[in-house]
Amino acid sequence: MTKDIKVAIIGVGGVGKAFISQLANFIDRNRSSASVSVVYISRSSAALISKNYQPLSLTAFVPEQLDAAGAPPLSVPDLIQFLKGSGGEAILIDNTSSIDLANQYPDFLNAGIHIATPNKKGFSSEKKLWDDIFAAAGNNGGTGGYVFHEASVGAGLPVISTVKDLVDTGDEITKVEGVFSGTMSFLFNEFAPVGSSDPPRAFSEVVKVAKDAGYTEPDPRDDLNGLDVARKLTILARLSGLDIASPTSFPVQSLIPKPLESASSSQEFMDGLPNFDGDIGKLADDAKREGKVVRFVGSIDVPSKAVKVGLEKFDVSHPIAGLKGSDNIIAFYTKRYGDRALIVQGAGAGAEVTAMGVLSDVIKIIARIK
Ligand SMILES: NC(=O)C1=CN([C@@H]2O[C@H](COP(=O)(O)OP(=O)(O)OC[C@H]3O[C@@H](n4cnc5c(N)ncnc54)[C@H](OP(=O)(O)O)[C@@H]3O)[C@@H](O)[C@H]2O)C=CC1
Ligand SMILES: N[C@@H](CC=O)C(=O)O
Ligand code: NA
Repeated sequence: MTKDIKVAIIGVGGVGKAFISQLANFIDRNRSSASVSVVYISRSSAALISKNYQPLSLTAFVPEQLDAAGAPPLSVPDLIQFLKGSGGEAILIDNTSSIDLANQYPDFLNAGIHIATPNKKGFSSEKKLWDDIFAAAGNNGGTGGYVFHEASVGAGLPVISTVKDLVDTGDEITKVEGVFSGTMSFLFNEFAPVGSSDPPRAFSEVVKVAKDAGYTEPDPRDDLNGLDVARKLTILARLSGLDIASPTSFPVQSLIPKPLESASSSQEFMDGLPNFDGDIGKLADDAKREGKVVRFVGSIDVPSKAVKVGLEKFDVSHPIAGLKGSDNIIAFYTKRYGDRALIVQGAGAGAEVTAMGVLSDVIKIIARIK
């Protein structure tokens, strides 16, 4: 029998738009045994709702369609009721970075609604939320909906699935280290490239390029303050067996200049950043004098429970120094793999590669639905 699955999508920014286009293509190619229909799409101020559960058209979707439809977004209880009202299975796609929505994942899961999301907040905030999500979820044999969040670390790269496979098959992760931010990777690869004799570009200029390319968080301060990397390490450390209280419970180096910490908006911060190009330029110059480059990295040492995030210097021959574009490199040291790490590398930010991670989660959910 064909499985009938309704999909609700919240968030139509860079990732949301790319996801809708990839999902439309997936449905057109009829790549599953399920009949998948999108019945709800919303952004912060407006929504498109198919009250009779007929599929919304995804052809040439643009976010402005939501505003033109003129409907306000449903509250979470109303959205849960609407999705349950279809009588079949339902998947919520959270393509926002909202903590308010993430706080309500347990309600969706307890109602039997599955979740696929690139939003890190649900899995990297206070430990209680993590516990509540996985207590409600059906992933470990419970009765709730399934929850998958591959794109919350390394965008579409197989990072979460790799950790789960290692742990589920009985391996022991001892250390995880590398470059976990597409934005930070891009900034330092562009601003302090290995072996370039060109004069370096201004740091603030490269931040703007990263923002325009869709690599940064909605507010780039969330990347530059190290919190985005801290969130990713919190997720990986928890999956590796550590009881991390929150992403601010271990040392995290911020690159936000002190005087800009009080900037009242993202725009005010971006406008003020060029005044501090010299400070970060000096860090790169100092490293260059030692024949090294500076890169923003993170590590988890499982036996000592030590997690840290910040700048480090690397020899120009080190694999981390040689990264290009928005590439992440994540090395897993485990009992089975010994001294030679299992390494995952590739683009770690960008709308298309992130949307691919979310769609791959949707496909996993469809496969699990009976
Ligand atoms: N960009 C990337 O490379 C990667 C992103 N991610 C994650 O993907 C998510 C989306 O990122 P991205 O697309 O770049 O972000 P954008 O800022 O481009 O888009 C965010 C979307 O979410 C909507 N939104 C925000 N809050 C709410 C809310 N409370 N209710 C309804 N809608 C809301 C916004 O609405 P509106 O349109 O009205 O503003 C917007 O449509 C984030 O969690 C990010 O961390 C993960 C890996 C990589
Ligand atoms: N802002 C993040 C997006 C992916 O998680 C990054 O730059 O890595
Ligand atoms: Na990933």
